[in-house]
Amino acid sequence: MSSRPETPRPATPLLDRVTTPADLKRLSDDELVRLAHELRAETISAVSETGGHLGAGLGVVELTVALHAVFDTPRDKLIWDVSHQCYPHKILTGRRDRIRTLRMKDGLSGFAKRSESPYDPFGAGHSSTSISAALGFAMARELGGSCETGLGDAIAVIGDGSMSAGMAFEAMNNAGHLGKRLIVILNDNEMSIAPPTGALSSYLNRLYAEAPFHDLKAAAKGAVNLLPPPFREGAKRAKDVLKSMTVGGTLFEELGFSYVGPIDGHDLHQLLPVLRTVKARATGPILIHALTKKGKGYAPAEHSADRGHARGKFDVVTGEQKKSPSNAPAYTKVFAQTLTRLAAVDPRICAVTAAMPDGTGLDLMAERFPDRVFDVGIAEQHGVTFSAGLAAGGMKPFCAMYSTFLQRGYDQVVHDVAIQRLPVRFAIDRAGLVGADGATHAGAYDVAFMANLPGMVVMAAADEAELVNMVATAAAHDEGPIAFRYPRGEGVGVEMPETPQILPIGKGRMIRTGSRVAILSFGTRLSEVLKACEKLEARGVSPTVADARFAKPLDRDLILQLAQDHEALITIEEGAVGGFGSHVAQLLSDEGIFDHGLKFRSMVLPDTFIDHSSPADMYATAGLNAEQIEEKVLTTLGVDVLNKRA
Ligand SMILES: Cc1ncc(C[n+]2csc(CCOP(=O)(O)OP(=O)(O)O)c2C)c(N)n1
Ligand SMILES: CC(=O)[C@@H](O)[C@H](O)COP(=O)(O)O
Ligand SMILES: [Mg+2]
Repeated sequence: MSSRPETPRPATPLLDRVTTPADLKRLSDDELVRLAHELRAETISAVSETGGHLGAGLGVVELTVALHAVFDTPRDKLIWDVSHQCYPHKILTGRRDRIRTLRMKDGLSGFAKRSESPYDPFGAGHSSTSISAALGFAMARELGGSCETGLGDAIAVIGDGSMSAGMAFEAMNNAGHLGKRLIVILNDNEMSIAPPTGALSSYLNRLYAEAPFHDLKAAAKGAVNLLPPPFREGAKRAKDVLKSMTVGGTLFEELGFSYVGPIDGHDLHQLLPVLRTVKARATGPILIHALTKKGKGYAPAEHSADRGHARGKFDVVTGEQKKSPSNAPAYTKVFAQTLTRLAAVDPRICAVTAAMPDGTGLDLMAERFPDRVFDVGIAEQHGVTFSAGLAAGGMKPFCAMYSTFLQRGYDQVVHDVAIQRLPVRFAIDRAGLVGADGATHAGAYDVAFMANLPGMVVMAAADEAELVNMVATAAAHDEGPIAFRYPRGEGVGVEMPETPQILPIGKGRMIRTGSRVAILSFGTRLSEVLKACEKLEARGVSPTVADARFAKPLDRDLILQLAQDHEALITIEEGAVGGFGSHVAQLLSDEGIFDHGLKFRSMVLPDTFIDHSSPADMYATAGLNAEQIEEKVLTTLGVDVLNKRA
């Protein structure tokens, strides 16, 4: 399944002796230090062969070793926030033999996944959920709950970027109030995917500046009485532990946590005694502030602007990625370039991203208009309402989010944007299946949840030229909220419009005229539909094809005409049931069209979470590729599929 390595795999004599975390308990602290080196080398080697999230995992190698050496997983619940940093954890928890299948079909997930291992007590992919989940485990333990692996300590490891989200604070607020034993490790590498923005990041910097860990020995002198009560006794006895700790962090303390740190998250001789003391003595919620470096120990990652956040397959020696040549511009880039072009002539255009300036392409616009691009941090809920406020204040905000992350801000879309009919422009990137990130990142639901809302305009680009037109259409639409969706990856290579065209709201377009069956496509499945038509023509079936462009408002005239002129109507979209096809079905039902015998089929994503694989394979699993469209047409028309006879 994995490709052949070009660089010899690293020698890992100690790691070879580790099958489960229990094996770490037999190693001395010095051996654990050596093990960490081997684990780092193994992680780099594996990701060089598979691609995936690299920098975050390299930054938590020592933390991973220390946590598994000190705590008793899987009885103690180790919950990784986002869990993009969990590859070293997977290697130590019985999955080393499959680590080179990461993110591939039938291989290991790139994230923590309950169904994959008892050492993954809580799955993730989205950020800032770990403290809530850990608190749930902690309270279940207090209430006498049970699970197969038992219930011990609950430990959340959360990054500085993820800590800025409201959910993390909601959890700390609750944890401080409940006062039960709960361990939170704040893994502070001063990075999100991009450099973190916001006041919390500055606050964490100040904490570090006030008590940098290299001054801890001095700071610790006489600090016993400042330590939170559970630590005082232990610290008096264990001077070495005391030397690696200081106290501060008023924000966390005000929320009811004991605060320990900052400590050097790469120094096992600090991490191990601190964790052992916490394990032995903590009574209530405690936050350990560990300072780490994203990409640690791998120069090409450490020196890159994103500290090696995610990589395709790469050459271990040079860090160079193996990229396939591109045939067409990426949708994200087309969006960003068009928006930047429009922003140059319209000073009211501004844009909001929730910690994804690079992923949404808004870093391009920020280069030219830094004052009109806002990175609000991982805070989708705030990002949506902030956009609503900007719109109410007369600006033209483009709220650019991945479909999957916009889910977080849904109440804000309803309550703050739609009900108030505020003209927020939602640029919904990564719409549809995204491949290796799998189910947590699939953009499956946005059409359903956006098109349900009164007054919301919902568009999907069929290709990159259409996306240009939709960005312009959104910019021109001041009457209320409007959304346009586009997928991850490259366009189809169509000619780009010289001047963006403003599309008439609620009007689709005819692509080709045929007979008997009409296929009404919403979004980028159009290219697969056209491929299917070529094959169908060879079989004597000539479908009509239209691009709906809008799921809301629907092009009633077009749909009713197609229904009237054809024996069968098939809709297709890259979204879950409840989206475009459902709205078309509702219209046809309202108009009594079914009474006249129209054969109607709606091709949507299946009612299941599709595991990580290549996008092409995922679409095949979903039944949405050209061959499957061809088959759907034939079966709908009653053609014998095997013999392909009408
Ligand atoms: C709700 C949500 N929004 C955005 C993302 C995209 N994302 C994944 S990792 C990441 C950065 C996280 O930063 P941090 O928690 O500091 O972890 P680090 O990568 O620095 O270890 C972001 C923005 C996400 N996974 N979930
Ligand atoms: C872990 C996470 O949420 C992001 O890193 C995500 O994997 C980015 O996806 P893209 O590669 O599509 O930007
Ligand atoms: Mg970080």
